[in-house]
Amino acid sequence: MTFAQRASNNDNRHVRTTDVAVIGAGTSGLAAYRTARAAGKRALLIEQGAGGTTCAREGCMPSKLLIAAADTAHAARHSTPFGIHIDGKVEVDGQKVMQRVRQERDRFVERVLGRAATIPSEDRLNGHARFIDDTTLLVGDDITVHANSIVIATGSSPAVPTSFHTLGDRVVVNRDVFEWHDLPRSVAVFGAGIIGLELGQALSRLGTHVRVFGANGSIAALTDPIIKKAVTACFNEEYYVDPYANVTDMQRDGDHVVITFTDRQGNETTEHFDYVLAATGRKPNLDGLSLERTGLRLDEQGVPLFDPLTLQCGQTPIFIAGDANGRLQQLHEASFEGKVAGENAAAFPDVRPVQRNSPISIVFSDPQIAMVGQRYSDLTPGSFVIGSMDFEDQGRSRVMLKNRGMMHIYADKHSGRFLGAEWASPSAEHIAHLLAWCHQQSLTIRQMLDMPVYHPVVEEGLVSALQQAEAARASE
Ligand SMILES: Cc1cc2nc3c(=O)[nH]c(=O)nc-3n(C[C@H](O)[C@H](O)[C@H](O)COP(=O)(O)OP(=O)(O)OC[C@H]3O[C@@H](n4cnc5c(N)ncnc54)[C@H](O)[C@@H]3O)c2cc1C
Ligand SMILES: NC(=O)c1ccc[n+]([C@@H]2O[C@H](COP(=O)([O-])OP(=O)(O)OC[C@H]3O[C@@H](n4cnc5c(N)ncnc54)[C@H](O)[C@@H]3O)[C@@H](O)[C@H]2O)c1
Repeated sequence: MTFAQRASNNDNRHVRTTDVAVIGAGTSGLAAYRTARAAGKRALLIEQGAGGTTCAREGCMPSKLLIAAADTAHAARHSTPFGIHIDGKVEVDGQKVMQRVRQERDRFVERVLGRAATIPSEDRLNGHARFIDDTTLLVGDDITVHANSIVIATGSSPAVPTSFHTLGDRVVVNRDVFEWHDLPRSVAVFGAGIIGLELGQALSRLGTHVRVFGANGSIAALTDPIIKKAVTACFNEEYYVDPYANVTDMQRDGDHVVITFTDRQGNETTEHFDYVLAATGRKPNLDGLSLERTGLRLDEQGVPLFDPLTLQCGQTPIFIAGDANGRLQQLHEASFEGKVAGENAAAFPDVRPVQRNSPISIVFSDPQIAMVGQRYSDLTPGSFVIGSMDFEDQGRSRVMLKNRGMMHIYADKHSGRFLGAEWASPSAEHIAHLLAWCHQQSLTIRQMLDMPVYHPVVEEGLVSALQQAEAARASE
């Protein structure tokens, strides 16, 4: 049952009064609603679509399903060095691949909707919400909601460059990919960011011809120039990724897009692609909220100014959480911020700051890419040392033939405190958690080295990087 089917719009109560109104029943909005209710307040959850969350419908989960199929094909094609010969050709059945992606995706969505179905129907409204003033919303055409406080949890949408609009239905975004019934022959991916690399590599491993065109040298949101270079080289051993792409022309030609670009070797090249995948960033869903009717102060992108420790927008009774505030577009942050916004909206005007968790970011490519704590670009030059590790010769990584990647660990030169890390390596999703937990505990490199590490594991590569950082500090 979708959100709309369980909503209470059919009542003839055209004016509703509540303590907390939450706009958006995604991860963040659901957390905000539940926290406000747990605080003993009345709450209304307003959703304009079918619900089910971006994560489950068109984000985290379907992308990981596609990647899982792609990695299976890749492993089957690369078994020979282990002495394992697959009798016959490895065939990718595109229809079956996409069928599983859609089926499992639908299962995840159903589970989310099932949990949301436990919310009483009188606490739900279906329709597009917009502000009348700081404490009043109009939902759809005729329902007015008066609330003591309001949480904006409206998520984000792909930011597709306007120049792509002339390409019509040949331009796709993440949600379109997960609706495909077969794999295309070729896709030009624009954006060497997180979505571009995850989906680009997955499609390439599934047999689609892929070129990734990035901009301004940006790759996977990394900021350390040495790690960026290593990652670019690593991906280009497998498929084409140009973080400095020079695309000179892009035209629609029947069911194709013809792209002219200067390739990484400097040759002018023209190629036909079935689709252009716009993976060029995401912007908060704030258009259509009539924010101009509120007392909110907006930044130059039109996003309300807010306090990341309370999620409150200025001194207003309005809070903004999850992708909608454009700060950290990650599931765990959306959930955490929803909870904080719900708590503070329920307690308004007694708003309290929280301690934020250490930053952590993981790209589910192969090798995986991760960032923890402070980024290289945030650090003051001369104030820190770097411990580095090349995974080429890392024992366990070689055993698995996954010995690709490079890590940089940053430590404060004077205190030895672990500041952050950027890297690509096997098992980065697990190492990232170890590092984020150490960062949150404000541990020093010495304290981290005093903890147990088993043998043989990829984490021994992390130990080498930590030892190097400690040696670099000693020699300063
Ligand atoms: C392809 C892809 C892969 C991703 N992979 C990962 C990953 O692996 N790990 C990770 O941590 N993050 C990942 N993310 C990011 C993650 O999905 C988001 O950060 C998270 O889902 C945001 O949750 P949210 O609650 O802020 O927004 P949403 O879940 O988008 O919820 C917003 C809701 O608000 C509703 N809404 C909007 N405007 C209105 C309005 N005016 N009135 C009523 N309702 C409205 C929308 O319909 C929607 O249901 C991925 C994202 C994408 C696109
Ligand atoms: N594993 C994960 O946690 C995960 C996975 C997918 C998405 N997400 C979230 O979704 C958000 C959006 O992902 P995304 O990859 O779209 O954004 P992103 O900001 O990571 O990358 C966008 C990239 O597009 C490039 N770009 C912009 N305009 C361009 C153009 N015209 N031509 C070529 N390149 C262009 C930018 O330089 C940037 O590198 C991310 O911020 C991330 O937090 C997370």
